Amino acid sequence: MDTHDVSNIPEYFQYLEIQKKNLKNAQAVKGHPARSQKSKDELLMQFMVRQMMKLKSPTSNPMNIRSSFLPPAYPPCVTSFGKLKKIKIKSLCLETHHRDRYLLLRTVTETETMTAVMAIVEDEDGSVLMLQLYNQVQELSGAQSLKKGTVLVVKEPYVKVMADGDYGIRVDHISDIWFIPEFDDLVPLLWRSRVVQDEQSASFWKAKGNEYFGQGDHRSAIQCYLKSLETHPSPDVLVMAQLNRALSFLKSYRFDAALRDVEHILQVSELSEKALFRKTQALYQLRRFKESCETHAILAEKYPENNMAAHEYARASARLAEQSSGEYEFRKMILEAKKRQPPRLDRGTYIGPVTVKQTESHGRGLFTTQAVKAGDLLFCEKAFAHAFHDENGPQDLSLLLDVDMDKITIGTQGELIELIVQKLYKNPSLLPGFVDLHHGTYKSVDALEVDSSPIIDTFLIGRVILLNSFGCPLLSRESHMKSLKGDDTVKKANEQFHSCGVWSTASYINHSCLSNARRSFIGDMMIVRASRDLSPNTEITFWYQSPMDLYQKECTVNLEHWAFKCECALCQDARSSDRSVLSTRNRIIAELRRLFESSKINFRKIEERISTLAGTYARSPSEVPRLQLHAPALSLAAAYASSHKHEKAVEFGMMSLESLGFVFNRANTPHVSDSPLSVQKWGLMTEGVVGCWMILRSAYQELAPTLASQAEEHARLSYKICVGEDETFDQTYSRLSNRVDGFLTTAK
Ligand SMILES: C[S@@+](CC[C@H](N)C(=O)[O-])C[C@H]1O[C@@H](n2cnc3c(N)ncnc32)[C@H](O)[C@@H]1O
Repeated sequence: MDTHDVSNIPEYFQYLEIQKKNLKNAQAVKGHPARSQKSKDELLMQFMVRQMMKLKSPTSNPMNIRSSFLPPAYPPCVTSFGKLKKIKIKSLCLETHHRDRYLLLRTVTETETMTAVMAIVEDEDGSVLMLQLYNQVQELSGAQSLKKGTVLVVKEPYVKVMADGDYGIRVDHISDIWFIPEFDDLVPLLWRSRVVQDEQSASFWKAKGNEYFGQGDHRSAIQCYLKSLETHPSPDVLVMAQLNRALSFLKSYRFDAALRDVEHILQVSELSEKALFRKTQALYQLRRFKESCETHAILAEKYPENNMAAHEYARASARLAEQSSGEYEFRKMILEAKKRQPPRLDRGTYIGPVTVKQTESHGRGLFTTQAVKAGDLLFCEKAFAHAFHDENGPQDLSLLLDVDMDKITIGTQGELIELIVQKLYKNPSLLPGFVDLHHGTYKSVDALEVDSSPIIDTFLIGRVILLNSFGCPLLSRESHMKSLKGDDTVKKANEQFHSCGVWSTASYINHSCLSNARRSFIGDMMIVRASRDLSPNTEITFWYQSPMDLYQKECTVNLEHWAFKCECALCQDARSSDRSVLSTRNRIIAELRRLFESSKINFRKIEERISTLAGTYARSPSEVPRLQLHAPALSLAAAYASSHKHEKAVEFGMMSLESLGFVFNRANTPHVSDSPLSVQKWGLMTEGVVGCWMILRSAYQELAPTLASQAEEHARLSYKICVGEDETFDQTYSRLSNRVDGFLTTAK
């Protein structure tokens, strides 16, 4: 939703065609031996030359577009390691998944990172091949990058013909790879360095773990602490090794494992200060704020002098308060989102009066549990994962090519896959909730775990992202302000964001062009508010794709990507309308555009054309909104307001809102001051609605002043629905603005 999809643009489509052709050509050599035509020395030399070239000319082009490619899906290994048989490089075949086999390898070069982490590896025979590890770029960087001589196991290896014609082992599923410490029994003697002795004590391994920890190499530290725990440690060493391992787990975002370690310690030493503190941290990171606070309470009682814990207790309590009250300091969040890169906000998720239920015809959906008013907060959700692209920064953009789905997106989708793959692998407690999200017809493996480790199907995650991710701006308020500046390219950019994320609760919301809710963003928080009054048990819907612009092109929204057709009244009406009616409307719209652009506005003619346009609609706008009428009526209201023709401004302002489906208490229109300006039914919420209410406000100021403040309240409410909050309304709109719609062009 709102991602930058370029699947139908020939310039990009050709990349997908090339990939498909390469895949087809590769099938011709399927089953052939995967022996490289190059000697070991040649492969090593070629790898080193490439690394040197990269060092010399790092990519500095600010608009450089890198491409990554999601190959045809294949399942991850679900077989227990004990049942896999070792295979050597010489027996590998091209374009083949070697099921029930594993490779034992060692890196013979440092790594090179492009869209994958790459290194030349050898097996025990000394045969070599290129290894490409996908979804590990961040993980295998810095202190954790793979050193030359790292031993690893690749389960059910897949050998492919790479873009340059060479052969390589491609690992897409991170659960198919194990990094083996050099002291592990699997490592052949030949590959062990002399300094490593198997006979060392638990204290030795604990100290070694501490050494790695100090270097920031948490993976190696964890391996050493495990070895310490397996080497009959004394009770003291056991507790220390486990506490230290818990800290290493925390540092490497493995919160499930950290929690397991500290729980173990707390079983024997119920009030261990460090164990309690680390437990609060693991629970916090797993967003289990209530349990984190409960543990903090024990810690605070026993160790009141622990200032750091007291500070963290306050933080966890703040999250818990947000989670239960839905009260947020939105202005502060906006400032934080602008300052942080990436804009990940430390806030709790509030799930308001909504619940997931089965719908009659379109899977699960999100429903209200009680009556809500337009503008009410339905939920405010922290992203499960969020990949950020700074639209003003030099960061490269990525093209993600998905051959199974014929999809090409520009943005951060590839990065989002990696983030989620890593998050789930490290925290398998989150796996069931994530894989429950809609994934269309994709069939994954049944198992979630093998050998006590999670199984992560990268392609399942890719599909969930394809069907559930949202493109998002840094701030919806900024998008709103840009759209008011009226530039068409900005408008387009507003619907195609390069940052994206997954928000689990929002993923259960189905599409309707006649949406009754709107989403907005502050950094990685999504805010969803009702855009009209809703009775209990109403299905909440929002736009996957906005129908506003599409109707000008005479077509219904394109939801092919999600494999359904919208059956809302708008789409049904568009499908059943005579094409001649649609082209008449387009002709009138073009005429109106010309009339508005002329140096002297011909009000009479514009009114006449608007009336003809209104006459092309058969059904009432409350049943089928008249999307094409909204903009011209609003422009005319603005023009009348500029000419101080207040009654006319009210008439056409009202028409503009009514064309979106708003229903008013007609008794008080255009301007009876002593009855309230009541909205009987809210219509579709577009950015222009805020300004329309402000035009009405200024006209009523002259005609019926008591209605002016009511119109302004409606403007404020509409703004809140569009951008998520109204704390910034007064710095964005003002009755003192020099624009009739009240928008402050200088707003920051
Ligand atoms: C993000 S999911 C929404 C939740 C989904 N219904 C579920 O059961 O998890 C998107 C999928 O929901 C279904 N869907 C959403 N809106 C729909 C609509 N208006 N009509 C039919 N199916 C719809 C489609 O299958 C679509 O691919």
